[in-house]
Amino acid sequence: MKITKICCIGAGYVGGPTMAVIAQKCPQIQVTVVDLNAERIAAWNDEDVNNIPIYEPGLGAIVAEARGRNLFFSTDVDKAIAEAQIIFISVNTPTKTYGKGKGMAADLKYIELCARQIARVAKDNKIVVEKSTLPVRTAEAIKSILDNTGNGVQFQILSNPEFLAEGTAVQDLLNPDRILIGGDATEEGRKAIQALVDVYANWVPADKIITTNVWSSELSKLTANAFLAQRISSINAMSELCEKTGADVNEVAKAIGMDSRIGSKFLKASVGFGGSCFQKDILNLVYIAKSYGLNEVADYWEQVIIMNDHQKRRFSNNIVQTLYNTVSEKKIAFLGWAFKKDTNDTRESAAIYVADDLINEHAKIAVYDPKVSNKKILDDLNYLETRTAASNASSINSFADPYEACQNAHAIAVLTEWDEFITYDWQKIYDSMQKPAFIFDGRNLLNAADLEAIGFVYQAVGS
Ligand SMILES: NC(=O)C1=CN([C@@H]2O[C@H](COP(=O)(O)OP(=O)(O)OC[C@H]3O[C@@H](n4cnc5c(N)ncnc54)[C@H](O)[C@@H]3O)[C@@H](O)[C@H]2O)C=CC1
Ligand SMILES: O=C(O)[C@H]1O[C@H](OP(=O)(O)OP(=O)(O)OC[C@H]2O[C@@H](n3ccc(=O)[nH]c3=O)[C@H](O)[C@@H]2O)[C@H](O)[C@@H](O)[C@@H]1O
Repeated sequence: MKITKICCIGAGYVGGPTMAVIAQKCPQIQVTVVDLNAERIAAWNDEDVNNIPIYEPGLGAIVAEARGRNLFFSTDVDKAIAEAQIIFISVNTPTKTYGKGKGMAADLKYIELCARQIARVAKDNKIVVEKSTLPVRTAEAIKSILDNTGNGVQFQILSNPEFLAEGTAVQDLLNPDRILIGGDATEEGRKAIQALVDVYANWVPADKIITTNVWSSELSKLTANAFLAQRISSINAMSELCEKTGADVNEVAKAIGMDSRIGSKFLKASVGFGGSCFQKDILNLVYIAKSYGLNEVADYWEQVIIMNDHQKRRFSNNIVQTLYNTVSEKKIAFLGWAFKKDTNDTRESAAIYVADDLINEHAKIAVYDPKVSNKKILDDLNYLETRTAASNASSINSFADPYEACQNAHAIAVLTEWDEFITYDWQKIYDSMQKPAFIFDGRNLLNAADLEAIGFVYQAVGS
């Protein structure tokens, strides 16, 4: 089957970059990304690619190259569905905030809406691709909705989870470790799989494109995120033991990471992992395991989240304790608010929870993040509903200049590992701060010896 038109529902952190790369690498295919959010689509269409809604290194150049040629962003969902041979569903699948499975299960209402819209609009056969991260066996539900339209249209459902990480999305998409495609073992299923394989084969080597059954593919995505998050919780658990014993977690990570069976990546101790997916996907995994009565399996994975919550809380407790058991009315400067460097995404960022804890202790927080706005910071805090919006607004403020954020502060907390923090004039910052001047480095980013030589009291995670 020759693919000439692709549609992607959802112009977010996954749909936008993924489709931009497909469009760049497959100029023969027309790629249309659609979303209900008109503001977001307008931003994707902004003449100045610096204003596209997602900050990812290298993304602006790819959008500039493909947009208007074979990459389009639109709010006309029906038209894009009707025209496309392949429809990617890349909408959000957040943790449910209501009803059965509240706080654990994935909320599939947006997925179901997409399925119903495709069922309503499609007039010819379609390949529907699950790009969103979904509970295992979701394809069954999608198929049931699509097959009950009664208009004779044939649908093939594929699972093609996305493994990109934010901040490195473009590189991850251009050089993926693997592309995973799950589909039915029927002849029609195999044809659909091949059609999608052929799209990726435009730039991904054949040996990196693997195909499985649908359930393995769906579950592999949750498994990958669970394993990655588990490594962080494992090293963070060791960081606490290091602090008690005089071991240094960076040295421990290096020593174990040189064992080729363990590997060196994802062993960086931190204030705790954030991001929209690790917590959501593990909670979903826990919920699925419980729903099959697999309580030991559920408990095992839930511990990854428990450890992560502990690590965030431990970080804020330590700040309070070190500042003589009170941060009331003290200015604490936050360097970084995003959940990791090189992204403007703040979802589930550890910074939000650390700020919330410190505001409970009546601290005044001054934030500097190169890519996050004051409005976003306030929205993130208000979302927790710990206190009124007015109270949050009077407790936290953001600055466009890091030196101003740190001026007169009692302490600095490093919450995101932005490279620029390393190059600051730390003597100048020290001179402007209250004494003793504390730094709590939640990312083990800065040079301890240099800062201590200036006069800072410096504390890292796990040493
Ligand atoms: N953010 C990431 O780095 C990764 C996310 N994922 C998964 O990809 C999925 C999407 O995640 P993000 O892109 O981060 O979410 P996002 O929230 O940035 O984007 C989702 C978009 O879908 C739109 N949408 C929702 N329902 C719609 C509908 N019925 N019709 C049209 N548009 C609709 C929303 O308006 C939103 O713009 C999730 O399942 C997530 O778990 C997977 C890998 C990486
Ligand atoms: O499904 C998803 O959404 C994605 O989730 C993660 O990607 P992402 O959350 O964008 O970023 P990561 O690099 O995994 O970082 C997640 C969090 O863990 C933290 N982290 C990461 C690595 C580490 O060693 N230590 C550590 O604390 C980061 O600072 C960040 O807060 C996975 O890495 C992607 O493969 C996956 O596609």
